[in-house]
Amino acid sequence: MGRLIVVSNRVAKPTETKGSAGGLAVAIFGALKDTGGVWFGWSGEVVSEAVAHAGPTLVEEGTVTFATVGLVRRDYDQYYRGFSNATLWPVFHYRNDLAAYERDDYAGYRRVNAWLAHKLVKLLAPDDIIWVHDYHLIPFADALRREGIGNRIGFFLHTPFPAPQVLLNVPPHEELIKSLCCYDVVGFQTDTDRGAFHDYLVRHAHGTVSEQGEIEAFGRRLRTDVYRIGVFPDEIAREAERNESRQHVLELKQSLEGRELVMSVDRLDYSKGLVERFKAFERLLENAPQWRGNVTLVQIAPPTRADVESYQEIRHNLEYEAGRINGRFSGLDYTPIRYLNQRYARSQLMSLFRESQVGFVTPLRDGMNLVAKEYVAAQNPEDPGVLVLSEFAGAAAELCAAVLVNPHDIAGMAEALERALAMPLAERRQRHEVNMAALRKNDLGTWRDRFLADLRGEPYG
Ligand SMILES: O=P(O)(O)OC[C@H]1O[C@H](O[C@H]2O[C@H](CO)[C@@H](O)[C@H](O)[C@H]2O)[C@H](O)[C@@H](O)[C@@H]1O
Ligand SMILES: O=c1ccn([C@@H]2O[C@H](COP(=O)(O)OP(=O)(O)O)[C@@H](O)[C@H]2O)c(=O)[nH]1
Repeated sequence: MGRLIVVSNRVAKPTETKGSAGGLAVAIFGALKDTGGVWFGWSGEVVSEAVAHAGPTLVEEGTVTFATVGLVRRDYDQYYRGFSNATLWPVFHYRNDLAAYERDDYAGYRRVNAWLAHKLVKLLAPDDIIWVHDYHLIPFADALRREGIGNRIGFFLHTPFPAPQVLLNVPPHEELIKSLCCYDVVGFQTDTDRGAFHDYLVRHAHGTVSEQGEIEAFGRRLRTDVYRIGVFPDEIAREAERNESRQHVLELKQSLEGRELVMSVDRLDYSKGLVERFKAFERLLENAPQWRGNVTLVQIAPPTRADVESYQEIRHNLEYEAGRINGRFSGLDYTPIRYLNQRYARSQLMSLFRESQVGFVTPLRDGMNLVAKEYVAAQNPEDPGVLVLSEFAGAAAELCAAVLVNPHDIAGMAEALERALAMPLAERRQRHEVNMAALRKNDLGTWRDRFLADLRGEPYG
């Protein structure tokens, strides 16, 4: 069997593939180890021309090579900050109002894809299979094909794929989707995303799609399927239990003085619905006075993509809302919203989830939302908390025993919180059991192995 080559904009550090590190890195590293392979992408650093051109930097970990390159300032601005995160990210999350398009940024996006592909070519062998991740790298297979690479290449989109009418707002949509058709397998998080891609091909590209997802478009044949990304639920459960009495949990518990805890964790991104969520929590305190002084929302929100303008705005709005709501409902010994602008280790988060009565996960749009899955997995099955989840998170297709909400309906979310906080133990247990079964049925290993079997053209299982 040929080696596996994983390509993503962010590459896990070798240290992140061990123990309690992020599940995605652990799962991908596991697959890389099985066949030997390479994990290739951006180092996360902006560097000088000389350093960028000298790359990639190679770090060996057994049979796996981590190969990373730095980006020069102009490439970072046009490829990452510009076309990826100021055009594609908002449009793919149905926020055309926040999308900006610059022709030069798109040229930079294609140029960096071509440059990265050229760097990878030197590391490839003829029987390698190549698995590319996410919207930063849509033209990557096209660029490899132009370098004469005929290997099997697959693509997995972690974000939503927008309905064609929304996608048409990206001026070079046709060229972009034509490039996407250079892959052999294209994977999506949900049926809706896959359906939107098929719709685009049929309505706007004279493509044909068979019932099995075999596609002919732009003179290429490829296949699509839905591969819902998961977690390893039993590992998370063990980790959350193991850390139950660690210092950070005890400190939080003590500071709550018996109050109920609602937990939310998101990158500080406008797609996560944070402002609407704060307003829903305010509405709960407004409508249900018995909860004033008796429930605390802890929102962990590490900053992300802080040099993109729309991210500066969301941060500003959120700070305003937190201050306003806290000013309205705080007491001398009570602050309703604890808003923490910093990153916590994943292992710490899992034990905080276990300590809370409600997980409040309400993105306006989200490819999957792993936090929702982690929240369920981290619960004590004897006394589980309740997940309140947006119907627009990919995770809602599987976690059907969560309390589902529309994140635009502030009153509806406040009612859902009230219901979750008052939910009897028997109902909480039953919902938890159903959600846990869904997580076990489709864990992170299943996501990975199904995709790789399809890419290799082998039967799964
Ligand atoms: O690399 P950054 O710009 O700092 O952003 C972090 C990642 O955000 C996005 O995550 C997505 O993938 C998750 C796993 O499949 C999914 O649950 C979530 O819904 C997505 O938003 C982005 O797609 C990644 O490429 C970024 O690395
Ligand atoms: O302070 C933080 C915030 C988030 N996460 C992790 O980052 C991932 C976020 O993934 P998700 O799919 O929820 O959203 P994304 O940020 O990828 O859009 C989850 O594994 C979280 O546990 C973390 O380790 N520390």
